[in-house]
Amino acid sequence: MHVAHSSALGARPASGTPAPSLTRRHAPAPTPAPLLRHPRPLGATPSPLPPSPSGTNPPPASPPPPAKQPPAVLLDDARTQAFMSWARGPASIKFSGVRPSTFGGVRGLAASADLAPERLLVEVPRRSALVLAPAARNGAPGLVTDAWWKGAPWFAKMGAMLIEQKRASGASPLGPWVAQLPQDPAVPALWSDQQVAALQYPHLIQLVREQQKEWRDLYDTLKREGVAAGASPPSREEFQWALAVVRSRTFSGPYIGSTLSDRLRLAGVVGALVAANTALGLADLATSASAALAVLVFNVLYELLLSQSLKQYAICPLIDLFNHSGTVQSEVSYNYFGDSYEVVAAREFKQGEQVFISYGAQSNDSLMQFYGFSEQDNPKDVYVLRDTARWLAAFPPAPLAPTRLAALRASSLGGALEQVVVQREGFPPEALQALRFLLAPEGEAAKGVAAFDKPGPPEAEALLAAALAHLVGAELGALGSSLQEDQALLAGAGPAEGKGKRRALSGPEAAAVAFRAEKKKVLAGVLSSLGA
Ligand SMILES: C[S@@+](CC[C@H](N)C(=O)[O-])C[C@H]1O[C@@H](n2cnc3c(N)ncnc32)[C@H](O)[C@@H]1O
Repeated sequence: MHVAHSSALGARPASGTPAPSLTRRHAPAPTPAPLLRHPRPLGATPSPLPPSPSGTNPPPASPPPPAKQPPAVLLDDARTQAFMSWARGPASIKFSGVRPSTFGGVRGLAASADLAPERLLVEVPRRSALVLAPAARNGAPGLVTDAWWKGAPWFAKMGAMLIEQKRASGASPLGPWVAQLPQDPAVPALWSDQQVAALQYPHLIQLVREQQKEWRDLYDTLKREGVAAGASPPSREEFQWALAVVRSRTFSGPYIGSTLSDRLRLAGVVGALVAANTALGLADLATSASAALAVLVFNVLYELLLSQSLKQYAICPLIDLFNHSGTVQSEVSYNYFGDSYEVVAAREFKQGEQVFISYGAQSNDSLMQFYGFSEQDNPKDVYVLRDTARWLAAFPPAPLAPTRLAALRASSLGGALEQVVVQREGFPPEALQALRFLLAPEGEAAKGVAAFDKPGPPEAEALLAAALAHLVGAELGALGSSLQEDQALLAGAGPAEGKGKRRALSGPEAAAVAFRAEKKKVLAGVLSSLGA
């Protein structure tokens, strides 16, 4: 994880996934600065839509109460014990108030006592984390060539570092942490075609296919030309395992080039130069001291500027056992003074309760793609409708003229209906504008797309609302099962197989069904907000 799981930054990278973001603590503060965020795709959490006067976008609903959590079962197997002794001992990880446990079969951290808000829960020295600094030299020289390293995306570099640590086993400084990592990080990129298809949702299926291809290509390039002389190439499965672990546990944030001790060292050197300068009579004390001050101030400002554009990535043992909840604020942060990553309780936790952190505001699309789970009633959830105009071809009151569609495509809103990010609160303004234009009578449409940025007369808005309900309904109808069927499957009451026997859903199947049920809830929410 990150000092907070990274959030999207800048344009979507070639890797198709945004990087997580870290923040650092400049000074002890009553509330910790968020550090690192888990990376997530851009556009996954759009800002709330403004209510539209036409009623197509109603005011946002208040968030649902948090779901009831299963009880904690203490984890005390040999691997966990070895990991915790390593954490306490050689890794110098400080932790109090949390202990590894499982919750309904999912590993996480439970409060071992009642925890007050602001309590420091875990502090991991940077040396005990797997960290990728910007422009870092080859971090896995025993496995990959420098040329491969230079061209690889951040998560592949960290994957190579992880594989190297894994191969070193007992000799790796991170060995006991690596040994207890999940064998099967069940993210969709590692699923079969059938399991991916069970997601039903065309947008995520497409993203997962692209990710699978990207990972295949990365592996092929590594095997073909990136393996260091004398090293044996990783198997495809080993490489994919490493990428999945990295993508589900890394936090990212601004990169701070120097630690406090680096700065103190620099100040010492500059101070010594001032003293030597003065002693040798090269300049008087005041001149030397002001030059020294200028150097130190420049150094600090330069790094602050750099930190805005450079990013670091970190997986922090033990912190990476916190599960995510969209309802808590705790994030991972970097403590500049301690050169460590830490998590502070953002609220009170009762003994035995699962202690969550936030991987950043994420829709179920990114939670499912990168972490393999979805949140029930996630207020950040969206439904990305692809190629929306295709549903309008069969919209009875106003079948779409191909010439109008061509005019839209040639306009400034040409792409507005290709991927429409629909929230429970409704449709984005550009999509509404594009649809108004498509549905307008000939004479009105001649004014051009720009004339449709505001709600039109009541009949036109009623037609728009009917078109929105039609295309949401058509999408829902094409998904392959109903919300009720999905809920029955999750409750174990799905269609019987053979002689009345019901097959239990596998982990990926259950995750896919839970995910698609949430997507249907988003669409159903949009329909009900449209009064349909
Ligand atoms: C950073 S790890 C957290 C620790 C992890 N559960 C473990 O056993 O190592 C992220 C992974 O934890 C799981 N996870 C995190 N939050 C979850 C949640 N709210 N519900 C279900 N699984 C979750 C997912 O498998 C995700 O890929």
